[in-house]
Amino acid sequence: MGSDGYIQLPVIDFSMLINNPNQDPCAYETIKTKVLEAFQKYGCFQASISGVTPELQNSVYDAIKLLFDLPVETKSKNTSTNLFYGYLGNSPQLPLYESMGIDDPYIPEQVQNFTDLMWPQGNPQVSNDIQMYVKKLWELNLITKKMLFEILNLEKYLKEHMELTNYVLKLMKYRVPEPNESNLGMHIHADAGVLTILHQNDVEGLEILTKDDECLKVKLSPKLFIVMAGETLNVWLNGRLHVPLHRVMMNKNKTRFTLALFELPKAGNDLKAIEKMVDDEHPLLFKPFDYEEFLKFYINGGQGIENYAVKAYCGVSN
Ligand SMILES: O=C(O)CCC(=O)C(=O)O
Ligand SMILES: [Fe+2]
Repeated sequence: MGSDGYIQLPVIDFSMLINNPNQDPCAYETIKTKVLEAFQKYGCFQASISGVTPELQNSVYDAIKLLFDLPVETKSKNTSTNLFYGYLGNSPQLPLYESMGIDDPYIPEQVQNFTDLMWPQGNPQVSNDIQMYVKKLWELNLITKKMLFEILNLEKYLKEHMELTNYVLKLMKYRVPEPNESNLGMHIHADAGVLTILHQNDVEGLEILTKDDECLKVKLSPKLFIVMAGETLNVWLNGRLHVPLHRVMMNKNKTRFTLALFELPKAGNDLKAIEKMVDDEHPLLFKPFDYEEFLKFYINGGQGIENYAVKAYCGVSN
C-alpha cells in the first residue's frame, strides 16, 4: 500500500468540474465513483482544483505567518462559537501547536472582521486572499458532498443535511521541536465533523493510519488538497465509509503551517443515520446524538474515548 513510509492516496482531478457550464457528464460520473471508492478504502483523497494560483497560495501562507507572529494578546482576541476553534496555543499537551479559527468563513464580512481584529488598521490584501482561498475550499466541500449523496442515491436528503452544519476555517502552526522535545504535532484522532479540507505549506507532517494499522506519511504537493471524512458523516451514512485516524509529526527543521476548512454539526440537532442507510444487512451503528452534548462528554474525558470519539460516545455495541 505504501512505499518509503508514504501512503498512496487516490488523486482526483476536479479542475474541469467546478464552475464549468460545459461540464462533461461522463467525467462527472467517473469522478463520483472515484470519490466513493476513495472514501470507502482510505476515508480521504487528494484533490486538484482550478483557480488557486501559486501566487495566491504564497500570499495566503505569508499572511498566516504574519498572523502567528502577532503578540499573544492580539491573537487571543480570536474567539469562535465553536469550541476549540478560537485561538489556541501554549498547550502543555501539544506544545508545538497553535491555531486560530474563523467562523462561517465563506461570508466575506466574517473574514474581514477577523483581519480587522488582528490588524485594527486594516489589511484588505490578507482579507481578500483568505476570502478567495476559502471560496475554493468551500466549493470543493460542496461538490464532494453532492457527489457522495448522489452516488448513494441520497440526493433528496442533501439539502436538509446541509442545513445541519456550519463551517470553520482553521489556521494552524506547528513550530520546530526543541532537541529535547517530542516531535508530535497533533495526537492521533479522527475528525468529529462531516468533511475536512486540508492544505499545508511546504512542510510535510500529516500521517494517516491505514486499515492495516500502518502509520504512513502523506506526500506533500502544493497543488493538492486533502479531503477527509469525519465521524459525523459516517453516522449519517451508517458506517458506509472509512474514517481515517491521523496525526501530525514534525520531521523537518521548518515551521509548518496548515489551513483547514472544517464542516461541523450545529448544536441542537439530532445527528442520526439516514433511514435508507439502515437495513438488515446494515444494522444501526450509532445512536442519534447532539454535537454539543458530545463535546461536553469529550471535554470531561468521557468514558471509553479513544481515537474515535464520536463512536465512543454514541456507537451501538453489539
Ligand atoms: O495539520 C494537519 O495537517 C492536520 C490537522 C488536523 O488533523 C486537525 O486539525 O484535525
Ligand atoms: Fe484532524
